[in-house]
Amino acid sequence: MGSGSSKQAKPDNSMPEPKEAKKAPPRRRGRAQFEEVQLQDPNAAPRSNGQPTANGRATNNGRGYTSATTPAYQNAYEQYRDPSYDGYGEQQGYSNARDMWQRAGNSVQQQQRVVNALTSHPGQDPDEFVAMALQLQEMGDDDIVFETFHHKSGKEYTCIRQGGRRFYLDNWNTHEWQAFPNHWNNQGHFKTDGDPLSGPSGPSNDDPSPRPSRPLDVGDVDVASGLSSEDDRAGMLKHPTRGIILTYIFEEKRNIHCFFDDESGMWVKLPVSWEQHTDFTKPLVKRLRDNIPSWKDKYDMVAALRQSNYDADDAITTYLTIDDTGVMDSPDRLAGFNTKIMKEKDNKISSLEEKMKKLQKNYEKITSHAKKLHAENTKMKAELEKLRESSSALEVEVKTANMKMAAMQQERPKTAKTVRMAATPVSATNEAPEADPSPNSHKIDEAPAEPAGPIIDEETLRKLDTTAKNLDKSQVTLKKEVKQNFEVQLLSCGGGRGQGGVLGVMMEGGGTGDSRYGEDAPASDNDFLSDETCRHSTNQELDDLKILYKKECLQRRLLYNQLQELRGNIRVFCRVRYDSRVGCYHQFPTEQDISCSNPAGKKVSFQFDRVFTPESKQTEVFEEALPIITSCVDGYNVCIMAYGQTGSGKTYTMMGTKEDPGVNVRAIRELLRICNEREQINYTLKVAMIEVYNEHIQDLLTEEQKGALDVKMKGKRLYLAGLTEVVVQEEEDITKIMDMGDANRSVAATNMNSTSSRSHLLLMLTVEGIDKVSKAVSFGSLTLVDLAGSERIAKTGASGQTLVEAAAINKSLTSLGQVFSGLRSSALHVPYRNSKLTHLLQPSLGGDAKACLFVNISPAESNVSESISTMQFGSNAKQVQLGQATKNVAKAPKK
Ligand SMILES: Nc1ncnc2c1ncn2[C@@H]1O[C@H](COP(=O)(O)OP(=O)(O)OP(=O)(O)O)[C@@H](O)[C@H]1O
Repeated sequence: MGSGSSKQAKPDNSMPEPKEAKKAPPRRRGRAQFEEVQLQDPNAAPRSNGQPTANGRATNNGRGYTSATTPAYQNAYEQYRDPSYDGYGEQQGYSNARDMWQRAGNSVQQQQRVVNALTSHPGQDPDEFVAMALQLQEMGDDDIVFETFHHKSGKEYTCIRQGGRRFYLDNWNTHEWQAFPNHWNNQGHFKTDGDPLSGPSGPSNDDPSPRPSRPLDVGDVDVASGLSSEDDRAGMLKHPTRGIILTYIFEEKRNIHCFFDDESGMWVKLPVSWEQHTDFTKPLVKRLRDNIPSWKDKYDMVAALRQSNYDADDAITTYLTIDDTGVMDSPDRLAGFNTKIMKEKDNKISSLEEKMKKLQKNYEKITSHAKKLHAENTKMKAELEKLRESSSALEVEVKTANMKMAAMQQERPKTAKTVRMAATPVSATNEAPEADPSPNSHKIDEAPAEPAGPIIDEETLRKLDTTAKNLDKSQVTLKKEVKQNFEVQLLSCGGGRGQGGVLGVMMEGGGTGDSRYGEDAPASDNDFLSDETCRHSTNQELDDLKILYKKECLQRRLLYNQLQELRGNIRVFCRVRYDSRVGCYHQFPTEQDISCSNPAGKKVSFQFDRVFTPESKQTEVFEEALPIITSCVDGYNVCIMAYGQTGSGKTYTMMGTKEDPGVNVRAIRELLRICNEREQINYTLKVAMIEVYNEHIQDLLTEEQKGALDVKMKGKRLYLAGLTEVVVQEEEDITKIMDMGDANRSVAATNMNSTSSRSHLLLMLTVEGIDKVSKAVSFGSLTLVDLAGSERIAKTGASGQTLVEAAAINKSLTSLGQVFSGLRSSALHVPYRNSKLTHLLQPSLGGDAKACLFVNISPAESNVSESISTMQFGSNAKQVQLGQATKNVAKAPKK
């Protein structure tokens, strides 16, 4: 604790006016000037003894000093920093209590005691409290002493002591004054309220009316200096309006600088604005200023000293400590004490700002890069989406292709070629024809519309055709060259066997195939090579030519077989009958297409291997069928059928007229010619003719009444027991056979065609060949079928016997359609035996046979429904995939 200065200090006229002076309440009397005084004359004024006088003025504790001021000074000089100021109770509504107490004749000091007591017990009703105190006061002569009893339990009781009696206010229970129990005296201690001289303890920080720990007396004060000689905390202050004021620093937990207020007769906490001028505080403030030049606020300094118990070092330390927190921050101070720190901070800030700039740049770069990436990402996503779509489309295509392939594989017959080419449906390209309710309709209605077999696309077929034709041409050219060469050779040799002799041998001798194509090499070419005159000069050239020729033939034959296989071993041709009476209702866009309008007016189109118009000649028709026909010579089972409604030209196509024969006669002729051509093989050509009428098989080449023939099995081959077979050796035989068959054929009249055949006519040819050298046996068959009319029963108006015939025809044709369906779907069971017709045709319609179907239609519009039905039948048959045809060739029996 700093010692109070005893030296005289000059008045500080430069001291600024207190801040709150401007805000002073109305009672303020103007601007006050402090003057620090040194009391010169201790007797100049009587000192109050601290006891209230009758007029309410307090003395200065009997030391001759008194305040000349009124309580109004407080309003003028109270500082906002002085927490102890409470307005002496007036502000808490205790003025009424003070007045009551004053009217009772109590002194100002006593009045203040009442107010203090009320302040200590804010829950009390002031009027009631004062009334109770007055009652007690009347009970005795002694002054009332207000006390607070602090019970060890922590409770506080307001007490009143008068004389030897003590009462306490039972705040906790009855809320009335009660006699103080004696045994409580040892359970707590008393604190006298409002009496600075009687309390066991001094003022506390919380007590708005601080009290000295012990009463001062005159002897305690150095009158000359105004301070106590024994206690340097005692001092004086000359107030501009109140004069000399006695001060004292009370020491409790913390020292409190108080002054003695004559008005109240109490020690009151000294306002900060006063305190800074006291001798005790002044040097401390100076010390703070010297140590901390930037600390210029004296009020802060005094406050800091108070908080530091008037220890300047503590105040400085406190200041510097607070400085770190910035509570007392100011630019000057910072400049003085914290320059280094500030510089460091500035440096830090600069460094951070630099970092911030760098980060900002990086951020901008990253943002820019991110934008680019985002744009690229968007682009990539779009591309990815496109790729996904493409991929999906491809997947769908692949699936579709796989499904098609699987379907094709399933429908492929067991014996079908492994290598297939791109399939193009050669079928009806439009919707199915109108429904046919007639039971005599022979459509293959169970069959699906899709193509089933290895159908070659038309482009490939055309190319192959072109190649074959070119080969034909080159062959013809070659033949000519050979012929010319030989002629030249013969001439140069001086003659020979004559023109054509060599060629005749070469071109006609021993070929096993179609003579048009010269399939085989000449069998007896040594004939001309034996000519001694020519041999020497031509031998080598002839050998070369022979090799070349054979090579050409072989190549052509291979190509032809390939073409045939690719085309399918069942070929379907459509032929429109010629009728001079009506025009042709159908259109022919190409050689393979035919179209017309159905009765509903809708256009329907069909596609076949070839379409023959009404103007087509018999030779053209035969030319198309010839390759299949001739293959029977090579050991194949071949079947040619004509299907169509009555009067559509079936018989004309198959049989024709004597002047212009059809396929049957031409086929026999051709086979006969081929058989005769091939001298290397001994062929036997046999012909049989039967009629299937009402499911009965009739032999037409005999006049015997054999009855119906039975179909029987002989090994794997069918045969008809008792069937008449006629060997054909020359063309005249053919005519005889046909005439006989015609004569025996049953013909029933119908409304539409009086000569219409009501039965199926089958011309069955067998070709058996034995190789002269190898003795190998080959067996081929050609079945030529003129089917009965397929027209509807209702339309023809059949009845009675004719109706029975029609039913039988319907049954057999329906069975034929079912056989085609079975073959098309590669069914495990093909219902050949559903009818006599199909049973007989089984060898020719099996998986390893070759077939050709003519669908004959009428040119007339009136027959268009029937024509469409017929074309649909043919279209379905076109989708049948017969297996790869196989030769019926057996090795020669061992001798
Ligand atoms: N392309 C044609 N050119 C000239 N005349 C033809 C042609 N096609 C058929 N004809 C004639 O039409 C008539 C009927 O023909 P065809 O007998 O061949 O019919 P169909 O279908 O066999 O009848 P059905 O089923 O009753 O036997 C015959 O007189 C025949 O000469």
